[in-house]
Amino acid sequence: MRACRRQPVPHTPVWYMRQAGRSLPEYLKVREGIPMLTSCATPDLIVEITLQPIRRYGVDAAIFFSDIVVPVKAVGVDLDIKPGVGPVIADPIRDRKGLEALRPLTPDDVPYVTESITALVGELGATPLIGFAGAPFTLASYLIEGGPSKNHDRTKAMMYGEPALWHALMERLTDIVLEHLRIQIRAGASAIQLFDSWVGAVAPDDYREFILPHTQRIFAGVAEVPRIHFGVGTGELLGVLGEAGPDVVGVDWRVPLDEAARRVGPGKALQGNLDPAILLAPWEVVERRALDILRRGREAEGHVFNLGHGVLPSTDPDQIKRLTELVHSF
Ligand SMILES: Cc1c2[nH]c(c1CCC(=O)O)Cc1[nH]c(c(CCC(=O)O)c1C)Cc1[nH]c(c(CCC(=O)O)c1C)Cc1[nH]c(c(C)c1CCC(=O)O)C2
Repeated sequence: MRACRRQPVPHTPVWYMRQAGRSLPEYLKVREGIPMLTSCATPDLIVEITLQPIRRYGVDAAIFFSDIVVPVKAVGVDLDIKPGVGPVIADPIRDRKGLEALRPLTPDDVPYVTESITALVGELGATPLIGFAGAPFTLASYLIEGGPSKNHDRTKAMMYGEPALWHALMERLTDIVLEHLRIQIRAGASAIQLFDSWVGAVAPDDYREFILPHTQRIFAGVAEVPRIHFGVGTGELLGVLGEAGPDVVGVDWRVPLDEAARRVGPGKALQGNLDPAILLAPWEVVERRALDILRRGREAEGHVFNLGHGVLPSTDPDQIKRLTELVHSF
């Protein structure tokens, strides 16, 4: 929390995107036979899975176990998370009529979120819980394409070709995302991260026109907690991601943190940015790369160590444990 606020810290804090999940045997065990979206609606499982990486690694924050599509599902959109694929939408949203599927979210739609966060905050004690949501662009991509997409063609076709419809869709998603984040904060989340994983597909001027007004509204609406803004492939967008109003800009592995600090400018902390694939290399390689990131991170006004994207399922948990100890000893 102090690093997010650019205050002095005893050591660089560390957590990992997707720290809970398939790289952990204890995760695979409790998830056996239970579909992803069922686990995301079951408080006992949410609490257990969220705590697993805290017990194993001693990381400095927990991230709420859920998925970016949970609030969209909760307002009634027919979707599923297919193993090895990701979110798949039964009736993709491509016109005005489709927007009606996106009614506003209320706390009663996600009672399991409030219940599990309340329980988690008690269990975690001094360790902060990070709440999260998918950003409107990344959610829109899943909803318009109907599933994962390489180039986001239909999404961009709507953005460029039907700007009024695009902004109407973004408005509705922004309302859902903002309420979902507020529900998590009211239940006790200490910080939030907005995942705009696929926004790196967009040029900076288009980000300003088609996305920025919406992400600005989200960050302005949750100003009571530290806010992290993350996307993949965002080297050219780092400045404008900061303009959206977060306290921390997440950086993938493509831009070194000292350069990222220049691109983001003053008044922000950074989060990142070890390539998750480096954890598949021998420890000596991980150590050398992590130390380089920690040194470059000193150029930022605050640094939260993380990967540049989520933990890969084939990662050896012992590598993550050693990495956490290294970051804490730096
Ligand atoms: C794009 C995105 C999604 N979901 C999410 C994003 C943004 C982050 C990113 O860029 O990775 C966010 C997310 N999804 C999950 C979390 C949990 C918290 C964490 O530990 O980080 C978070 C923060 C659990 C999950 N979400 C998912 C899993 C795997 C499902 C399983 O274990 O059966 C987990 C642990 C499923 C999911 N959900 C999604 C994808 C692409 C997948 C992977 C599909 C697959 O490879 O099987 C959509």
